[in-house]
Order: sequence, then C-alpha cells, then structure tokens
Amino acid sequence: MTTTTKTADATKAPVAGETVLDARGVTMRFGGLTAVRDVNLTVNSGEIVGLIGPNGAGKTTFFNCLTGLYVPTEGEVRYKGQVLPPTSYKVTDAGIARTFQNIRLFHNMTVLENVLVGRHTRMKQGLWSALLRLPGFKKAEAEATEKAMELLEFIGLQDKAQHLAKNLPYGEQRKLEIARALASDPGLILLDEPTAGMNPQETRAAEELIFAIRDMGVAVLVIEHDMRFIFNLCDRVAVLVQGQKLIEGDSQTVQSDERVIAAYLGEPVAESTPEVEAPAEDAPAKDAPAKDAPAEEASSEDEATEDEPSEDDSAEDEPAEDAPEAADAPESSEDTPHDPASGKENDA
Ligand SMILES: Nc1ncnc2c1ncn2[C@@H]1O[C@H](COP(=O)(O)OP(=O)(O)OP(=O)(O)O)[C@@H](O)[C@H]1O
Repeated sequence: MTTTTKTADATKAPVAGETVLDARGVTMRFGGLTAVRDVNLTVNSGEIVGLIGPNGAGKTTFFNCLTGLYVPTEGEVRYKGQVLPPTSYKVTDAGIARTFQNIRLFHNMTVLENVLVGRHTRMKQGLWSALLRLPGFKKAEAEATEKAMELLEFIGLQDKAQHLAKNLPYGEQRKLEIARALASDPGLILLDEPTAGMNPQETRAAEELIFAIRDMGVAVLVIEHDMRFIFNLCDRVAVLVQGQKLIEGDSQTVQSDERVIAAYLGEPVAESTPEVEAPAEDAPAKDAPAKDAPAEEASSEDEATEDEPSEDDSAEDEPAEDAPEAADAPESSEDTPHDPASGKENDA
C-alpha cells in the first residue's frame, strides 16, 4: 500500500490530547428495546479508539447516534466542546466523517467522482455559480479535484481514478469509502467494520492506512469484530455488551477481562453489570478474546454492485422514528443515495 501523509495539513493538527468526541449518557431506545444504554465515550486527538462487542451489542446504533442518523433518546454528543446538531450533514460539516458497515459507493461513478462527492461539504459555491460555471466555481472545482487526487494517492488508488467504483476489488472499495470520508476534512473519522470481508493481507494494509490517518491528525473511532486487528491498532478499547459499556481500557486490560471473554464466549452477562473504567496496568491476557471472538461475519452483506450507494442495509439505518419495537426489526429497503460522508436518514 502506498500510504503517505501527503494530505496532512499542519495548520489543522489538533492540540495533543484535546477531546474531540465526548459522548455523554447516550441512550437509544427503539420502542421497548434499549439498544444503547447510558454510554459515555471520549476520543482524544491523536487517538485510535476501538469499539467492540458481540453481535447486536449496539455498536452501530451508537455510531448512528454520534453521526446524527439517530437522535439519541437521551444523552448528548459533543465535538470539540460543541454539542452536535442531530442532523448528519451538519455533523459532517462540524468535522466528523464516517464509513458504513455496508459499503456505500456510487458504483457507476468513477473512483475520483466518488471522492469528489465527499468533498462537496467543503465547497461553498452556490447553484448558479455551478450552473454558469463561474470562475469561482471552476477554481473550487480544480482545488477539489487536486485534493481528491491527493487522497487517492494517500490510499494508493491514484492510478484507478478514472475506473468505475464498481470495478474495484472489494478491499479497494473499502479504501475508497475511507478516502471519500476523508475528503470532508474531518477531525474524527468513524469506521464501521473497515476490514469486514478483507483477506489477511488487505487487513494488514487497512491497519497501516488507519495509522497513517491518525498520523495526519484525524482521530479514529473504529468498530471491528477482528480482535487481533483491534488490539494491534487501538490505544483504547471500549466494550459494549447488551447496549452497555462493560469496560474501557488499553488492549491488554480489555483482553484479560473475564467479563469480556465471557461475553464473547456467550456466557450471560449480569443485567446490572456496571460500566468500569479499568486500570491500565493489568496483566496481559493469555486467553484473549481474539481467539474466541466470532469470525468476521459481515462480508457477505457487503457485495454491493448497483449504481447507487449500496443500501442493502439492515435496520441499523432506519430513521429512529420509524423504528419498530423489537430487536428483530424488519430490514430496511431504502435505496436513496446518501451523502457518503454522513448518510441521509435523518436529514429529510
Ligand atoms: N432501527 C432499529 N429498530 C429496531 N431495533 C434496532 C434498530 N437498529 C438496531 N436495532 C437493534 O438494536 C440492537 C443493536 O443493534 P446494532 O446493529 O447497533 O448492534 P451491533 O453491535 O452493531 O451489531 P453487529 O456487530 O452485528 O453489527 C439489536 O438488537 C438490533 O436489532
């Protein structure tokens, strides 16, 4: 992979240790089901934070609460001290970008065009300027193209800029989604299962890419089922079980926590298990959950080939207000194109 830090902008490098994301007491209920319960999580500049948990633990729902796709039933999300508006494009505008568990590319657009779509939140030219192709628009368009090409170089796809997105191998489609998210110049990127469906070589390359993203000044919050990947990558890991944060700590602490191992082995977790901030100096685990964690299972759902951003998504992406009352919510059939960096479910 040809990752470079070429696109890093020293002027926007965050203050070391600054809290970029501060989620407080986030709760999301769907009728009688509490998918996320009173979750607190911070991400600081320069950090890569992992969010893990068994299937159905509430990880994606939590992401949706952070990015304005869902309006949390309770709680508050701040980005760099400001409470985020509950609208996804405004969240993107504020500085948070994301990718989706199910790849959402414009498959009949070129690789370059896909990245340019992600850039539009930073283009301030109006409709008339675009229609009349006024000089200001042309200049902005040229700058956007240059930025998009830099990002393609960053992810190693510059030679495929004119290829149709649908013709890229799966792993490259995932990277393209990341480039499109980065095109909005975020200070924080949320990655939902970025290695789902990747082979081990692609997974290693994705790891390298995420480190490079962190090095260019973008904090990272990542959901993954691949424990080896998460524990290699992350400075901190938070574990969600049944919608609640079970533990948060460094990789060794989390790997060796018996409740985490139990959760992955399928043993019942006590209803009232409190959130625990673990001490960082616990002994390393011999029986890390990595060995017992479920294999990546999301790959099959990601085989998108249509020309719209692929929205064969599960209930995770339905508007909150339409949510049914049970966990076995019907699958969403939406196929509306999305603002790739943000999603549109909550933006009508
Ligand atoms: N729109 C919705 N309506 C009703 N229930 C929902 C909705 N979205 C999610 N849920 C339920 O909330 C719970 C958490 O789901 P979520 O997708 O957030 O889990 P997850 O940890 O991301 O799982 P996975 O690892 O399988 O992606 C599940 O029981 C799910 O069925």
